[in-house]
Amino acid sequence: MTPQTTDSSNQHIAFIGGGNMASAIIGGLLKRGLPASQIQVVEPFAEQRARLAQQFQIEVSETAGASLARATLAVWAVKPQTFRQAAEQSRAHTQAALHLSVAAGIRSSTIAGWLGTERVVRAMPNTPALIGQGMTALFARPAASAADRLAVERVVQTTGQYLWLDEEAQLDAVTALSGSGPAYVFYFIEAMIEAGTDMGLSREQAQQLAVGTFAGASALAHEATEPPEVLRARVTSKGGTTYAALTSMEQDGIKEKFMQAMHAARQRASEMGDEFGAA
Ligand SMILES: NC(=O)c1ccc[n+]([C@@H]2O[C@H](COP(=O)([O-])OP(=O)(O)OC[C@H]3O[C@@H](n4cnc5c(N)ncnc54)[C@H](O)[C@@H]3O)[C@@H](O)[C@H]2O)c1
Ligand code: PRO
Repeated sequence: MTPQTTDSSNQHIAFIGGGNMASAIIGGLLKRGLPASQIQVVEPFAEQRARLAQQFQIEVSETAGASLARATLAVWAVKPQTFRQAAEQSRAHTQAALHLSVAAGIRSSTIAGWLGTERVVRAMPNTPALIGQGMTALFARPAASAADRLAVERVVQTTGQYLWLDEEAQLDAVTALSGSGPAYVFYFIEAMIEAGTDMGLSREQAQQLAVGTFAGASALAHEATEPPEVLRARVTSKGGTTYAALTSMEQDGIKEKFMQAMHAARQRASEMGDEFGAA
């Protein structure tokens, strides 16, 4: 989607939870030029508070308080298992805000119930957001207005690309695909490095080759008009090395196993909605 540029001078953003995801988004917002004075964070852990204050020069508090009432947007960046408790601590102060949750699994109806407002949008980002190359999927409850959606877009576009979903259940699939996806990529990179060193390359050489191959192949898949299976066929000479590797993977059912793993991730997202979102 094309980034929108609209006025953000009245925007005040409160982050509830100041860990990995909040830091990625805050970094993007500051880079885009949002003044640090328009951002505040509630973060109970002293070490993390010190890190945030030092890195971003933003206001960080240990507990939720009346200063949260300034927030036009509250970004919920706590773990699914602590969301409910955090909501209880903050809800009295954030009634006027639009709410954006990045928590996996916790459904928007649950969030609306905990926060006492229907103006809720859910997002599923991923960690490449840290370098402005994130992928985020968004779902808005019907009560979120067009202006609310735009306010959310202004925030997530600073971390990379985004798309809107029509059905909330699709967020669990997104969590399994792009939310958890960076971990799958790192896992394959790890395997390629290990195999490369087994075969006599240095770790540095194997890492450079593996990471460069992922980056190059991803860029090619992005730019090419052909689908990935055509690009794969172009690498696979008949009776050659790639054919040997792919045949070995097919025989071991790697693709099916990998797809099964993604289904497990989606299932877990749904279970977390039940487990941590129970009334
Ligand atoms: N890390 C990822 O790859 C990723 C991707 C997509 C979505 N998410 C979602 O983002 C959310 C945050 O994940 P993260 O990786 O940033 O976790 P994190 O542990 O780095 O950050 C969570 C922060 O919340 C703080 N916290 C705990 N209790 C709190 C409370 N009561 N009030 C305010 N803050 C509190 C913690 O101290 C911690 O710093 C999760 O719900 C996760 O599902 C994470
Ligand atoms: N990290 C979170 C988890 O593993 C959600 C997607 C990526 O649950």
